[in-house]
Amino acid sequence: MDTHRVLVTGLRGFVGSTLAGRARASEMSIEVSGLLDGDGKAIDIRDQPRVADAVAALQPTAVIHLAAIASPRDAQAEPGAAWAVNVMGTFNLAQAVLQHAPKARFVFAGSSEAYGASFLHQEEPLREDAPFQPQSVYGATKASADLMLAQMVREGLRATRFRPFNHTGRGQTAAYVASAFARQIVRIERGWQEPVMVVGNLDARRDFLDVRDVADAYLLAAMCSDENCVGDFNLATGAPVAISELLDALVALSPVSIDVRQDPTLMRPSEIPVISGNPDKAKRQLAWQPRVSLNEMLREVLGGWRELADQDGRQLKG
Ligand SMILES: Nc1nc2c(ncn2[C@@H]2O[C@H](COP(=O)(O)OP(=O)(O)O[C@H]3O[C@H](CO)[C@@H](O)[C@H](O)[C@@H]3O)[C@@H](O)[C@H]2O)c(=O)[nH]1
Repeated sequence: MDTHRVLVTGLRGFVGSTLAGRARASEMSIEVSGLLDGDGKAIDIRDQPRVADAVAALQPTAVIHLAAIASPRDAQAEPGAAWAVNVMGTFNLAQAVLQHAPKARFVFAGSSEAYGASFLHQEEPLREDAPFQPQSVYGATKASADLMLAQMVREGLRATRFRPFNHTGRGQTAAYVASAFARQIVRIERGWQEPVMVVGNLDARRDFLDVRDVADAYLLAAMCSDENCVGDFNLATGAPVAISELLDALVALSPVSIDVRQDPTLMRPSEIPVISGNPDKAKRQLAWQPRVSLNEMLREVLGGWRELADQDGRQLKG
């Protein structure tokens, strides 16, 4: 069996660590490595010569590019770093692949946030041909990197540009809604918080995926041997869920009784009401589909926080 040598940037992050686990469990022979120098030290994606050396030395069969300033809030706070990492970092890596491993697949984790204002006044889940109208620094960097890679395909880069929608799972930080809610539920279960959950906007609707389904899409594209995998693909369910439904489903998974209080400071000004993507292209061309149900996904998020609480409550008690 051929071994796939897959270089993964951002390997230690939330999606990267899930992906590494999925690769280990796979029946295929997949060797995953991070972006490291000869001494095993992490390489900064902005350091073009060292990125090129690492790609030349490893000769990967595929590159999965996850490393980024991945939090929209961080990107807003440090736009210079966000442009340097998310756009020029992506360029350094893609250029290194073109020069030193031109046959390798290049899998890019973009974002639904690239579509931005295209979600406004839109009844149907968006398709890939919807215009990029990013509204945030983060969305603009992801849209730009996506366009840049589309151009590099003309130079020979075998790039799959994914646009994942909201995803969650075990190990996600409490910056994101499902994980924030689950953390509070576990705190309440342990008696570390009064039985009142503090929440923001419950009316927004979002398109939620389990991180394992997202990681599997990246691996599938990395292993793909035909040209159907070159292009842009939404990773979404097409079935948006109200944050209130997500909250109810999570609370129903806990034996404790919980009240809910809306905190005005958690409400975001001018928030997009519905964000949803049409996944038909990925289903048709990549034979990908989301497999994990909403309930299974939420069970996993809760399970992750309960495990942390058992091991070491510090992350939950504060
Ligand atoms: N974080 C958070 N969100 C809350 C809360 N209460 C309600 N919400 C609402 O829950 C929704 C989802 O919020 P997030 O999980 O923070 O995700 P996001 O703003 O949609 O952004 C994420 O998804 C994008 C894809 O649509 C990604 O592009 C982006 O990077 C990020 O992962 C938003 O409408 C937010 O207002 C809360 O306590 N915490």
